[in-house]
Amino acid sequence: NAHIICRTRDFCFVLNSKEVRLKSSPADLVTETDQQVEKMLISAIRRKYPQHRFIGEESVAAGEAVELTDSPTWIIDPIDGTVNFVHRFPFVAVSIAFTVNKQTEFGIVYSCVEDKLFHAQRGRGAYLNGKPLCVSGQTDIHRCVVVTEIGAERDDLALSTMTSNICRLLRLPVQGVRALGTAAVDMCQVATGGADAYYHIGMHCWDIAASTIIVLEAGGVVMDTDGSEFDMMSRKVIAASSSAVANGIAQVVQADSFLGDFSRNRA
Ligand SMILES: O=P([O-])([O-])O[C@@H]1[C@H](O)[C@H](O)[C@@H](O)[C@H](O)[C@H]1O
Ligand SMILES: [Mg+2]
Ligand SMILES: [Mg+2]
Repeated sequence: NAHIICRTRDFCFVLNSKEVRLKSSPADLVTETDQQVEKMLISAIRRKYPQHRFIGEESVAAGEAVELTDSPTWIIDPIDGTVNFVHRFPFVAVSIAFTVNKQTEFGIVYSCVEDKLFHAQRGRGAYLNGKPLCVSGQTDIHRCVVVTEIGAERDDLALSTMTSNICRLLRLPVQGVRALGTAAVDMCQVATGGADAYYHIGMHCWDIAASTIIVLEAGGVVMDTDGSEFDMMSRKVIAASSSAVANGIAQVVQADSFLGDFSRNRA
């Protein structure tokens, strides 16, 4: 049983995971806690804002459509890093973003074990536990620490795409490649300046919606892995401390073969 106690100044709760089930692959896990946290968040928000829409990871896994419209929409990942949660690897987050007209208005990432609350509101900066965040400003790709994710896919094409992208970056060379096991917290490292860039192919909108605005408000840039404009639903992202670094990663990382059958965001 996974079991994590989360404490903040205001509340303390125990995350218990009694049952672990597989979703799309042997490394894509869900627990009762993922489902309960999502239900709790959606019902609390719905009570206050009955007209609002939701895109929640576990609701989508249960069959709901992934549809981002112009209506006010909450994008929720109840536990980002479920594999970490199950194994007690101490990086686990709750990620919540709010969009209107498909534009993100604010994002919150709570890294539970670290008790770090990241948040950003459009035009109002990004904060970690109330203190302003700023990206590193690094412009030289060779001096970068780059964060990425191994992902949950275990088929040959996905694995060779993922490993060859990491090899190409290491050959540049970059100074380090890291993976914490939660896309939301990974991406927040760019906002803190602790990492200079993050890229991911195959994640979903709920993994990165909140951390995208946190990086942008911390002065970072966000783009597609092919260098084009970022689209939250495309399942590809580069977040970086500068355009120079983001473009440097876009030149190296390849997604096409892998994303052939990915289409758009779906569970
Ligand atoms: O399933 P989940 O734990 O919410 O989210 C996963 C985490 O962000 C992981 O770091 C990433 O590699 C996977 O692609 C995501 O699916
Ligand atoms: Mg996730
Ligand atoms: Mg999740």
